[in-house]
Amino acid sequence: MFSSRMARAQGPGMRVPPIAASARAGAPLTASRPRCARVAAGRSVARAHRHGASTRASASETPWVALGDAVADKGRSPLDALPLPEGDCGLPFVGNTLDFFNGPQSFVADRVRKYGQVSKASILGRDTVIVAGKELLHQMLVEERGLLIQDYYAGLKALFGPASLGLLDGDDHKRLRRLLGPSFSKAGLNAHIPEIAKIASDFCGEWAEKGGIGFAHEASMFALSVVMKAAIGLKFPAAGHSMADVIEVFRVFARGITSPGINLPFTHFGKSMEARKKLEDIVQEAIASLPDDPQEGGCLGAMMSAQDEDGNAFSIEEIQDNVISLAYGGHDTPSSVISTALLAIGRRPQIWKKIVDEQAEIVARFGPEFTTEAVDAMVYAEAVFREAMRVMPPGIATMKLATRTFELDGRRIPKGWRVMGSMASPEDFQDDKWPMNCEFRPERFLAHNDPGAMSSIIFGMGPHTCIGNYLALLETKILLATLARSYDFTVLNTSPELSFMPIARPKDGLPIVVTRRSNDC
Ligand code: HEM
Repeated sequence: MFSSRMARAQGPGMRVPPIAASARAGAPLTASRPRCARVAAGRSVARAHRHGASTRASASETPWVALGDAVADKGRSPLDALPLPEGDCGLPFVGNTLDFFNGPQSFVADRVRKYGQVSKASILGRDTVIVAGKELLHQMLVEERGLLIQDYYAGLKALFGPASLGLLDGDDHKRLRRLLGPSFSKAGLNAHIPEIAKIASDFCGEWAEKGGIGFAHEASMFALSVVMKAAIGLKFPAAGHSMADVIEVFRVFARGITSPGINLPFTHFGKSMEARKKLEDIVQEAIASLPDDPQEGGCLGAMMSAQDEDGNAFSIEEIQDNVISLAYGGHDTPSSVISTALLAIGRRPQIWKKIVDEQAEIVARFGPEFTTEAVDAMVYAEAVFREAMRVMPPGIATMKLATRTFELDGRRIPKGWRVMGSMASPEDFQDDKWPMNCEFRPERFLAHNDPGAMSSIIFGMGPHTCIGNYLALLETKILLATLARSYDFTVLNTSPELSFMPIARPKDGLPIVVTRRSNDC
């Protein structure tokens, strides 16, 4: 069955798919007046279940949700007796919106310190519950399927496109995820190790030639090259566009992500929508210049050759939505983490020495080629990457929508509330030096029982867990290893101001100087 959007679409040799026919999930609810919950003693989920005795709970339902369903049709639900989460809702009309956008990391951290793991705020005119902590997120995102759905505001939907993976829910999401999965699996990506190593080697060589570079920008170029070429399967330069052109277009595109979504030619959002059109053209032209058999070409090949049982294929719009969102997600977050890692290493030479020593051992054991075994052996480099994400998550939270009223940690979370799941753990927020000056200790990820490592939830949870997590890990390890084997670097400003919107990064772009060592390890 073709949707009207699909029927319009005619890409080069492409037919049209049903995948995103119902991609409108998570539409914003009407704005509601900020209300404030009063403090009340909470009950644990388990206690509420024992006392609330649900008889209708099926095997697949968790008790804390079934409790509400069981009595809903008898009038008042026992959930009604539970208190709402604590939290102040800021100013009339604007609520806590300005505070949140001024500093999302510190906003969420302050809330958790003040009100605990479940608190209430009013953001963009919506009642929002902020939830921090692995167990609570697990309850909502993993144990109860369908309890939360994606909740992107209309502007983000327009920017990323309604068919993009992160915006879908239910069967549409599952189908697309199954299709894209192999290209982002460990086996699928390990096949691209030589290509990623070549990209890393070319970038490091250029950086050393240039001397001084703005690393945050260069890391974006590196990560975009990797995701575009190795994972998506687009070749650059393509159709007259260099990687630098594409990065520039993405820079304008990204500004709209945190803007109010007013689509006029002079607003950030309007410019971002223009940038989106350019990206659509670039993707379409790059696809047109692919060889006849795109099967070899990463997830793009998979999308181009996929058909459903009725023989329908993806539309060009659906492919554009997904290439744009994968390329955006695939360069922005990894470049943030790689920059954090370099900043942290630049402040702590002993960490750099350990990375260099590890590479010397790996080269002695496996030779200079980057192989799967060599990459798997980079355990310290991996720990540095994970610690960089722990101390400074690229994005602070994921946004979801509650599809029904439920209990969480003794609090009532009403249907229709926005649920903001914090990617940083509550333990990290207790460190008053967080994020910039807190302890940076990669060894915690080698210990297997360190609470800081175990509470890490940086790639999300449940059906929307990051599809690019292995890619991010792989490319960061290969880049760090390439640098450590042949280069040194100096971070020129080790205490930069940080910016967190739309992604965490040093405001000064992280100027560094890269030098080639006389002896490779
Ligand atoms: C260090 C790097 C990264 C971090 C910290 C990160 C973090 C996350 C998180 C927390 C989510 C879950 C969002 C939610 O629950 O709605 C997510 C989803 C996603 N990420 Fe990443 N990500 C990273 C790298 C990448 C890369 C390299 C790609 C490239 C392919 C990517 C593509 C995506 C996509 C497409 C989704 C949506 C998945 C879905 O809805 O099924 N990410 N990411």
